[in-house]
Amino acid sequence: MLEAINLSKEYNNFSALNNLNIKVKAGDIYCLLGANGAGKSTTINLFLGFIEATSGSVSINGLDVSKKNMETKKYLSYIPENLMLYPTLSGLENLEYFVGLANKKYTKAEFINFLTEAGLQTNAHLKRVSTYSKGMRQKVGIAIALAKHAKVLLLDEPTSGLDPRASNEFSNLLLTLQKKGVATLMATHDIFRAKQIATHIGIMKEGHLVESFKSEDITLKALEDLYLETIDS
Ligand SMILES: Nc1ncnc2c1ncn2[C@@H]1O[C@H](COP(=O)(O)OP(=O)(O)OP(=O)(O)O)[C@@H](O)[C@H]1O
Repeated sequence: MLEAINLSKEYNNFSALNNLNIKVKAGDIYCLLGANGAGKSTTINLFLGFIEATSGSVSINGLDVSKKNMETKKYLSYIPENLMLYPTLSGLENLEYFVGLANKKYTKAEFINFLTEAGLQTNAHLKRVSTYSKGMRQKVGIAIALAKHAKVLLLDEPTSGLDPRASNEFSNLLLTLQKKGVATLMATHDIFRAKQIATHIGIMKEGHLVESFKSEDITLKALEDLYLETIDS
């Protein structure tokens, strides 16, 4: 579903990402941990085709992002820390607009069902997004992923700034998408959430993926210790 092979990114001889190899399959939730500047966002941005790789390749659903950038967009949804939605439109209108860009057609009732499935309260569907909390905006992002039938979800610190309840709700929504076979790659600083929902965890440092393992193979305490050991070494 999502694959990076020998992927590197340099900025004027500075190595932001060095020879990354990673595979995220359908139903996997892969969490990338690492200190500020470790290369997590660079990785996500390369999958999104926002930036060009210096070397190596990145593919989504078997399609090389550098060659089929537009086509890969059909399969993916992206939720950053601050999801860009139109503030003067309602959640429902934003959903209709962004899903329309993906050429998917639904009735109003179906769009409303996606918002409901994403956990957005009914009384908020028709309100302007400018009145939404961050957690509510993230739910619109999940509704877009549901309606697009996204196969791949790219997340860059999506729970940063969410209160514990909203963060927990968001995690549960990711598990719902996982059950539908979505492959998720998430950059996060939240070790607890990573351990809670990830199938796989990677720890990055200075552009290198220095640790990669299955979440079930490590306890939260051991993960915390390994994380600190890794970034301090
Ligand atoms: N456009 C750019 N030009 C120069 N250097 C860049 C550019 N974008 C990123 N970098 C550098 O690449 C490195 C990796 O940055 P990246 O944003 O991927 O880190 P990150 O792990 O996502 O960090 P954070 O947790 O702070 O979001 C950093 O040293 C950063 O300063």
